[in-house]
Amino acid sequence: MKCAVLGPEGTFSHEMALKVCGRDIMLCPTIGVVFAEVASGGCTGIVPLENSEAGGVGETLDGFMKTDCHITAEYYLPVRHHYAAAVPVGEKPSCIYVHPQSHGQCSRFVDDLGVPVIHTASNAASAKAAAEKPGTAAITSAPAAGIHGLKIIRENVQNSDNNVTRFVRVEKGPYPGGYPYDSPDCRKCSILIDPLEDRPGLLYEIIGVFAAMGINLSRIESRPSKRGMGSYVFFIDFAMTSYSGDAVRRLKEITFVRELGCYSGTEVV
Ligand SMILES: O=C(O)C(=O)C[C@]1(C(=O)O)C=C[C@@H](O)C=C1
Repeated sequence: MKCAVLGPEGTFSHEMALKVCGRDIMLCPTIGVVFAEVASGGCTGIVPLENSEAGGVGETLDGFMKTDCHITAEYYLPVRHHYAAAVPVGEKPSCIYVHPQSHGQCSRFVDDLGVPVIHTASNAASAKAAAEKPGTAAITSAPAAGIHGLKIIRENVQNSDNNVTRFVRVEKGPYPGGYPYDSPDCRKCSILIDPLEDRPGLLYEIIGVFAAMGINLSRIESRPSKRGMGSYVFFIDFAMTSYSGDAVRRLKEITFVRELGCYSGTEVV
């Protein structure tokens, strides 16, 4: 089955897909288009969900809110960014092209450079833009620099040597449910909570369910519900234990819960 990812060639998403999907890859212009392709059927998708430095990937979180796609696997990719240009740019290029997520991951280098920043749709788009405009530079991946004939001026300009992006595989339709509690393949679960109403102590009650059942949360992230200021949904990841099914059932008595999926533990690729 085809695998949809953010393109063009040379993005980190493309690198991830080459490792886990083989060659049958559909390169999409945005992460929103990846979700639309998966939701319309006929392909799976690989999308970046969060980064160890820059946090959640908004477009991916929105993709889960706009479609009913679910998660079937997760993968971690060490991400290394490079400062590159097509022609010598001296001390300072006239501007630097950088993807917003990558900007967050390389903020120290970008700030120190102190030149105008132009945000792009992907790391590959950054390389392409710098190749087309002499005197400019890009923050990009090694494959994208190679594809567009850029020379790497400085390697590893990310803030942290431990920079890692967590990708998930998404599939069409709602999670079929019924966590396979007895399956050794199922180690981690993701849910999306939409409280719909705001009342004192609601988040405390939600977290309390996990605390009472001794279930470890590995991530909780709030995202605007888009219904207006001060209204949020919560993305929660938690460990699979023999109580995790009970926890989800209890949460559904308290608030609105959408099960996003249950999958094997982290694979580092
Ligand atoms: O632009 C790319 O290369 C992407 O694949 C996107 C993306 C992201 O949005 O998180 C993927 C991995 C890195 O964290 C930086 C950018």
